[in-house]
Amino acid sequence: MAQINPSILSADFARLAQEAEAVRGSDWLHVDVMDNHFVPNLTLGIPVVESLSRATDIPLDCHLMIEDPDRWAPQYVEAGAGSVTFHVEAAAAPVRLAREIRAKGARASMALKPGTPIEPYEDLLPELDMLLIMTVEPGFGGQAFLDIMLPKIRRTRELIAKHDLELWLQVDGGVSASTIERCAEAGADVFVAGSAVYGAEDPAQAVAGLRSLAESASADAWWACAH
Ligand SMILES: O=C(CO)[C@@H](O)[C@H](O)COP(=O)(O)O
Ligand SMILES: [Fe+2]
Repeated sequence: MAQINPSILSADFARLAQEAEAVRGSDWLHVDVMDNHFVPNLTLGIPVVESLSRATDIPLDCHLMIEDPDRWAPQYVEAGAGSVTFHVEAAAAPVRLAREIRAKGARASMALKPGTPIEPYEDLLPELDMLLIMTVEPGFGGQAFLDIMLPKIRRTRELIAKHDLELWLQVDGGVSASTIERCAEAGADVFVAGSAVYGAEDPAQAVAGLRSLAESASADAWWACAH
């Protein structure tokens, strides 16, 4: 079952509660936290996540593009996030951090920038509930999808199958009606979409359209059949 997570980075930050309501029926709401150090952009932090988690029933999928996630990520669980993603490039102790996020009651997820390979992290996968493969350089919405990431998605799906893991594989960046099928065929099952959802006239309909494209593309894929 394909999951579509609208990214509020492309929403109106002054109307976040209504923007969450506009994508009712989504699996998760993707919240991009940027600190202007790990990435050259600044968005929102713990107080906004706390308020948003009270304002919507949709669980929050917090993508932390910040330095020192070892210190901050657990606080996002306390703020109400149902899933917390840290970047492996920024984490000092990724296994310890994943365990701490899980122990606090959220799903633990790790992200890889486009230039970061998956292979060195094969042994770490059982510690995670989700792996995020960035399909743009993190920092901004509305960028073009990097199709050179497709082999990495495929390779990661093979590793998930090899170890027989219940690990969600998320893609983030440039996901739209023209790219989502390739991601699904390659092995992704969780799709973040910012501009493709909030740039649409009817965001809820855009979510439904993306979900149906992803589901039909993955229906015959080897990895979905084997699962
Ligand atoms: O993490 C990020 C950007 O760094 C994303 O979550 C973007 O918000 C995705 O936006 P689109 O590429 O879908 O417009
Ligand atoms: Fe993101």
